[in-house]
Amino acid sequence: LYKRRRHVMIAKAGIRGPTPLPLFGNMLHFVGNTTANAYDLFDKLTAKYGKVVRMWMGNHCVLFVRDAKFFEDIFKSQQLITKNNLYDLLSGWLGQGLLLSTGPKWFSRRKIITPTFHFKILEEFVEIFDQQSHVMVKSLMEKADGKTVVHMFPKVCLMALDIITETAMGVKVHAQEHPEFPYAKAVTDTSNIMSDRFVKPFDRFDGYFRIFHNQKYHQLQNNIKIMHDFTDKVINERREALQKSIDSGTYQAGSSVDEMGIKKRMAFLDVLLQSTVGGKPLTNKDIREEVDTFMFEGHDTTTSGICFTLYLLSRHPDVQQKVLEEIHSVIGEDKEKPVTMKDLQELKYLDCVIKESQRLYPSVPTIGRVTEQDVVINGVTIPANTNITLLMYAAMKDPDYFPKPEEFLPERFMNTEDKINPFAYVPFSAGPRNCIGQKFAMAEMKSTVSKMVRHFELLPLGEEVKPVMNMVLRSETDAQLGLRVRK
Ligand code: HEM
Repeated sequence: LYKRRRHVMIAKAGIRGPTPLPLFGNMLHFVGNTTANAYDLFDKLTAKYGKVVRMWMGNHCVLFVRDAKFFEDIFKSQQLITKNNLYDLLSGWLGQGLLLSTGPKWFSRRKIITPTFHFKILEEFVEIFDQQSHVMVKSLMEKADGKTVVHMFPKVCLMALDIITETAMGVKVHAQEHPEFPYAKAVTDTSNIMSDRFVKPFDRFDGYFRIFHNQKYHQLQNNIKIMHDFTDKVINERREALQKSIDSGTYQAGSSVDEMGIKKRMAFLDVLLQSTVGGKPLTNKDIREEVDTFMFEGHDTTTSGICFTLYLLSRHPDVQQKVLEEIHSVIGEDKEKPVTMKDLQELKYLDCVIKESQRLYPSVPTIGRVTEQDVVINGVTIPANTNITLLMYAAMKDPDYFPKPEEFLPERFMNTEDKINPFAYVPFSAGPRNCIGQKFAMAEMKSTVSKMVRHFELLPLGEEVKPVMNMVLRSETDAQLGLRVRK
């Protein structure tokens, strides 16, 4: 009866989809499909049924949406903030951190975490972006002969991991020099296992995964333990240091000092240690959930963004040349000069390049919500307990909003921001549940991409990218390009 009610309401709303079979619904549509060709499947469904398509996965009603008008109501809503069950995969690692939590818990966490991303704190991280991208550039020199095909994802991933560990926890793990370091390996391994499970619907069920991939299941549990133990250890150490500075009278709210009372750069973790909810400090578990969430959200996403941008630049030498000219005019021709936040802000064309790259290859291609009660979206009533998958990658190629949608045209973002519909261009989502790390991510991507362009000419070598619609966008063929050292 309950299913029937939802069926009738969706039909009344004028939302259509393929005819469901008893019991299975439309699940058979997904058999034989991978996330690599999911794009084609959704394109075909849209051509037939429109920008909002209804599917039944057994008893679950799922709407696949690529309509910016629909997006607007979802993103603006204070009610539609609960994530759907696809995110459950992450809960063993991230607990109920900001990404996964909902209701009052999410609201209070969001309130205390927002100041963590204050401009003043981000400004101090630019030095870390610069140092770690320098390590990557040095390690790429031996491949920069103009002939070798370089696969960028593994290199960039370790660099992004070094950056996020130092900014989130204030510790260096030297993942680029020592990728086998247990914590670094556990993070990269876990991200890979999660991506793999995301692609295979049956593997998403814990019971199934445990029986049919027992070794991987144990590897995952072991990784989670390594990551939790490491985060706990760092939290304890930094809490002790904070207590010592309070005891010795050197403590100043909003700053971090070492044993000698010397002011240090604040890591996200330090800010969280000093935060309180209702007058009470956050527990170690609360802090761990948030730090682990930054670790997950803050390295795979930027890796993807940096890799696809470098790839696009290698295939568009005219755009690359403009980026180089802008770098020379803002930072100068000395390749070793460290960049500042002010420099990064002045790299306006590079900003457009990264925005356009996120439009074509969004690091987070889809997001999911579930309705907890009947809600009106875009003038129609959607019943409670409906899963909504927002196909952001598709909406950002909608010709109604983006002329010549398949072309890489950074200029579309030049001085035209007010003309681009903010609910059609949503790589960082929008509204109350948008990406809290957006400014951090843009600064990291600009710093790294500009560093690469200053040192290397990026060449169109190797295979083309084949995007895979994982939780975070990847490419079946990696991001391949060639490098030539600039004189
Ligand atoms: C290119 C880089 C990035 C992109 C495209 C991106 C995109 C997104 C998107 C689309 C969401 C919404 C997810 C959803 O509703 O399911 C999100 C949420 C979030 N992001 Fe990012 N992100 C990026 C980098 C980062 C970084 C560097 C951090 C942290 C250092 C971060 C932290 C978060 C957190 C904590 C949330 C959850 C916010 C909440 O629910 O209140 N992200 N991000």
